[in-house]
Amino acid sequence: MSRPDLPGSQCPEAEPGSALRRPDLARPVLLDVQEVTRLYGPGKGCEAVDFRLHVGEVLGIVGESGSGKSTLLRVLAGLEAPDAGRVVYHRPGDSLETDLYAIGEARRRALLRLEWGLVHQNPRDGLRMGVSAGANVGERLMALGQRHYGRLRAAGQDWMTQVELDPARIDDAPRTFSGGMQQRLQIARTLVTRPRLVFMDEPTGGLDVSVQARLLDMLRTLVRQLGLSMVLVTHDLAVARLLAHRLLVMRRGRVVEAGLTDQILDDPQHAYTQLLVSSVLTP
Ligand SMILES: Nc1ncnc2c1ncn2[C@@H]1O[C@H](COP(=O)(O)OP(=O)(O)OP(=O)(O)O)[C@@H](O)[C@H]1O
Repeated sequence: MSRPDLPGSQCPEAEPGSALRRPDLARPVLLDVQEVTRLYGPGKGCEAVDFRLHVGEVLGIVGESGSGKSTLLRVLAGLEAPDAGRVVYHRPGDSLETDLYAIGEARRRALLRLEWGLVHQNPRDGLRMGVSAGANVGERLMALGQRHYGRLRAAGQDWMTQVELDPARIDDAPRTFSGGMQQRLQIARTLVTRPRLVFMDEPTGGLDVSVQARLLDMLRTLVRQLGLSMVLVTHDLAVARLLAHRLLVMRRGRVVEAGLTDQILDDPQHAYTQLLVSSVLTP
């Protein structure tokens, strides 16, 4: 894979991820990931990962279990420093670039709280289970300085509606919600601040198939409506197909193939990707 552009970035007219608008790769770079390595042992973690994410683009990171997807996501999201390489954030409309691991921990955390959003596979990791659904949504707005109770509550109800939760349950604690409902609430809590960049780690993992399908449908709508810029980790190629414009395929910590989602899934070039795709097709 060559820098600065991934395969696929030369052809913005191609239609990735069914039913999603096309990625506009003429848009500015949001995240510049340069030769990032974080290894726990040979082939364990991620190694020399290098790509650019553009504004309004959804990048899927796929690969089998243990291929290093979550490790890479943690490094990109500012949660775990790489052994080598840089993650550079370009705030839209701002000529300043932020080298994620050259700034202090406090600034990194502030970035995640104020400008980015992270959706964990397990909603319990992203929600505060002891406070109400409304407070979970309002809390992130309060971190941005909003104090008006009525407006916070209205935002809570509005976002609960957007993620297809009953707004009448705004005062209920998330622990009284089902797993799928908790995941919806976590997504509402993350998106309420309209983050410039969202990271999602297996957002539909651990849910029943029918619950997954509804959640995926909702996510696809939100991605389209909000024009989200997102890095999405999933081992599920159907999720990747539906949400991602482009894909990175990881194997043993390395990116073995990268390009437009439909091209990769319909005409995989690397033997490993061919195996991944065929193992989904073959019962
Ligand atoms: N904190 C850690 N300490 C030691 N080894 C780790 C650590 N985190 C991950 N690993 C190892 O690194 C490799 C990649 O793990 P990672 O969780 O990034 O893969 P993954 O593709 O996200 O897998 P899954 O889909 O199962 O979550 C695995 O072999 C894992 O055991």
